[in-house]
Amino acid sequence: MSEEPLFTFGVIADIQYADLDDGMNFARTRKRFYRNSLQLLRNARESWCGSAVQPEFVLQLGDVIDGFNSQHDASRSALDAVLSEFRSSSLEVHHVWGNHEFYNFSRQELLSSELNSSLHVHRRLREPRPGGDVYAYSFSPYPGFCFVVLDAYDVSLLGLERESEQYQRALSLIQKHNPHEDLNSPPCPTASDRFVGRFTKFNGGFSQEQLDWLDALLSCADDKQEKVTIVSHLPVHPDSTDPVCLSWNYSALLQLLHTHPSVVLFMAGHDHDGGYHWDRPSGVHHLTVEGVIETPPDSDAFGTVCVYRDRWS
Ligand SMILES: Nc1ncnc2c1ncn2[C@@H]1O[C@H](COP(=O)(O)OP(=O)(O)O)[C@@H](O)[C@H]1O
Repeated sequence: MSEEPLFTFGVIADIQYADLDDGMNFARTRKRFYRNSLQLLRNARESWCGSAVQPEFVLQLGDVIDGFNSQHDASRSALDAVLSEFRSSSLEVHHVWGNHEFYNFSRQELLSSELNSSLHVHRRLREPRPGGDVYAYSFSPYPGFCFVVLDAYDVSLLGLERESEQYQRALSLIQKHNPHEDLNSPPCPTASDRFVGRFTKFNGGFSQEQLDWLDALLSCADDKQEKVTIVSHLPVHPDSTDPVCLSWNYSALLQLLHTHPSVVLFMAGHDHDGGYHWDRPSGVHHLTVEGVIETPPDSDAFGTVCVYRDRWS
């Protein structure tokens, strides 16, 4: 097809860089290439920068460095290594926060760090933003198109002081569903909730405040007949991921997507195997992007999305 795209953007997920030898995932079914993930990021950056038309921006879908860094006192150096790679180009990067961000940094540290893209990307940021410590914002890279970065952990046990009210509220919620002492261990599916395995400490939920903000934002986008893409570290459609990776309150988010015709695409990371589902009733494409960390060194794991007026590829 000869028609030029309106714009393009890059996507990359679960880089989980650490200056460590290769290891395995928790279930010992997949190898993790901690050190080489930086090289795969470099390959992605070179491809984006070398393309005839540079992407307008890149979406980094969370877990940019691995939690193991904190045990080796290497959180800052690992983050510097990854951010230097991004910085060595003029690409505008939008960082999403995943569980591994919180294994390395507190929410307060993240809010004032370079991983808070809303502090650095002023050009096309939209107001209003949700209040408090919620890390969510929207931007418009091209007339008629809107992108929303969501905070998949603003209800969670991660990045908070145990004594805080937010932590205690999230603890009560997860304990209602997860009977295990180790809250990272997923509960078994039940007749009333096939996907109850999502109630683990490595997942989280969207606060009502964030959902209300998103609802208002999408109503506005519906009125303007915009096309909206939403990104979050955690997937929200059970058919686009291993259900153990779903957001705690994925159904509340899905309900919103069903009432707002402006939404065309929901992208997430977290499930390193990736996944895809087209939700026919809402028309929304749910894409879970494969993780860099479990991609062998002789391969690549990034995407370049070409956006046309009536489709994307
Ligand atoms: N089935 C499980 N039971 C107990 N702990 C788990 C389980 N799966 C993962 N974990 C723990 O949860 C944390 C996050 O797991 P990890 O596999 O690193 O997540 P991610 O998929 O985000 O890379 C790690 O501390 C890991 O040891």
